Amino acid sequence: MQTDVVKIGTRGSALAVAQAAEVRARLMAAHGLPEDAFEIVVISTSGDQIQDRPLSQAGGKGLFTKEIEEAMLDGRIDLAVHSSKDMPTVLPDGLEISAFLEREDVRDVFIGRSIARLEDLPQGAKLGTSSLRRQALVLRLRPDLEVGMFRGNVQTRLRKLDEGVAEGTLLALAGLNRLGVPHIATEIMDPERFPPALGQGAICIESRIGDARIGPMIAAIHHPQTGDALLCERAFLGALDGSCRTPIAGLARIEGDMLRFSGLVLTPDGREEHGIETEGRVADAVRLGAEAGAAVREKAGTRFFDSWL
Ligand SMILES: NCc1[nH]cc(CCC(=O)O)c1CC(=O)O
Repeated sequence: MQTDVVKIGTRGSALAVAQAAEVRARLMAAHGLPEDAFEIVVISTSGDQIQDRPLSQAGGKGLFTKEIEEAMLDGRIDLAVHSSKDMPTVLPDGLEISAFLEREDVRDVFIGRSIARLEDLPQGAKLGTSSLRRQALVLRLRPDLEVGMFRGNVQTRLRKLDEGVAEGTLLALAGLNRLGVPHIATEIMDPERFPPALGQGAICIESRIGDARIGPMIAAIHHPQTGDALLCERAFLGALDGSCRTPIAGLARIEGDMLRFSGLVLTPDGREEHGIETEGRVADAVRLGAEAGAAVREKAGTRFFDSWL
């Protein structure tokens, strides 16, 4: 019956569509359903439409989720597939993150046009990125580089690199893996030296709270360990207000029933930073993340968060 088709909402970038297809494949496998039990519905978001300025100036994270969430609340789609790192910490009433898929590689990579390693770029070379976190982390290692805005989806950024707009760029390895092009990375960044975005590498599924048909269907593909790590990371982000205007990095790792978290906030020029390391039980993931966020906030002081806003 047509009305039974499960509608999966996603943004239209190649990466977003690949992620939606992965969720569909997992749901098919988990429930023995055919492909046509699902329909992938592409929704254009304001974040996709704004290409001329950094998203941090255009309103931040919700830009990639707003139209998709409206479609879900209207019943035009039944679930939405997102990159966790693009998700705001506060969701609209009636919606929840109902599952995380097992996390992919969390690391960033450098893609050099003719030079493989970030540290080998010549003095003052141009690097393209639109991520404040990557900008700050790059300038922290190489204050001489000229970091310029590099917007657009992964393909657009790679084209700009080809055209010589910059000598290099940074992207998430998880995205390259999902697009089938991990080999274009010329250097894999060590997460200790170049920590990822909170949530990087983890696909999440958002759905309507209390949806009796979709809820249990999604629960079957939830990866609990990723979920616990993300609870901690999102609590950290929430405690710091999670706005795109502050460069924030961090990662929760789980071994057995223990969780280790490290987090970092920086100024956009990479000159000032405040970090935190903590560990505890997985069952306390949210508290660990929230306390780490409060501790960093305390260390950095309000001046740090206000100085460039
Ligand atoms: N902001 C765009 C975005 N959101 C998620 C990913 C990569 C995939 C992931 O982290 O799961 C990317 C591209 C990138 O940063 O290279």
